[in-house]
Amino acid sequence: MPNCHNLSDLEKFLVEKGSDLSAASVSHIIGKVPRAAYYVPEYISKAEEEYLLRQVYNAPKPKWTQLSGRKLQNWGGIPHVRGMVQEKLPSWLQTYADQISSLGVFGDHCANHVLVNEYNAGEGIMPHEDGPMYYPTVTTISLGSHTLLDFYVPINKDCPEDQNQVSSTEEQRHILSLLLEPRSLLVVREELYTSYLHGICPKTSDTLGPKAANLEKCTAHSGETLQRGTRVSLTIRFVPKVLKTSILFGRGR
Ligand SMILES: O=C(O)CCC(=O)C(=O)O
Ligand SMILES: [Fe+2]
Repeated sequence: MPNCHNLSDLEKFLVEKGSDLSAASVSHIIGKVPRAAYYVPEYISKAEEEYLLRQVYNAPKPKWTQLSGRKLQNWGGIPHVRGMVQEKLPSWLQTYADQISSLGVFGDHCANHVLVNEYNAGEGIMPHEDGPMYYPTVTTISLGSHTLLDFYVPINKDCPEDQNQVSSTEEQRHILSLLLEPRSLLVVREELYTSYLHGICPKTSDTLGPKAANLEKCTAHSGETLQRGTRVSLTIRFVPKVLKTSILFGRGR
């Protein structure tokens, strides 16, 4: 059973000030994690993790799209500015979409979209924003291996280094990282979702330094080096703009 059932439970998992984040010389956030990341370790059991991995790898081969640095499965429909033609989620994903939505992280809405990403050790995802087609909350279940999710100030935001049009390095814009251990749930919303970029460096191991902000909630310790294995992430979201055309095309029956 998950150890988190509603928004007030979730508040206990808020990532605040990493114990030594202030040492990271990130002047403009003064050692404080912007709202809001919630990190729930062991959100699912080992049996659920194995079940979900089996379902992911049982999906038909054409369901996978190979990108540079990761493979993905898209479930629920393709988000589009004019609206998503919604497709029913398979029951193994619907269960978790319902369970996470019941926390209240999408307001009264229920998640209707899941991206499954698979990263081998050494793979990653470039810093990016998830963009306006999604409700501004992303929830992520990690399976199989840990990773380190990095957050960055976008270029030309109010970062002192970017005033005077002097471009700062990625390292200077890197404000914090979150260690995502297998079976954990991460919820990112508010300013951390809307005003920062996130990405995963294409590395085979991670040394946990002062910018890792959630180590108090993890089993790994600061200074440790963790070897990456193959990680599968389920990013569970709500796409508000949905087209009703599925009825016209005879879907959803
Ligand atoms: O795998 C992850 O945890 C991050 C994936 C991601 O950023 C995305 O799918 O937009
Ligand atoms: Fe993303």
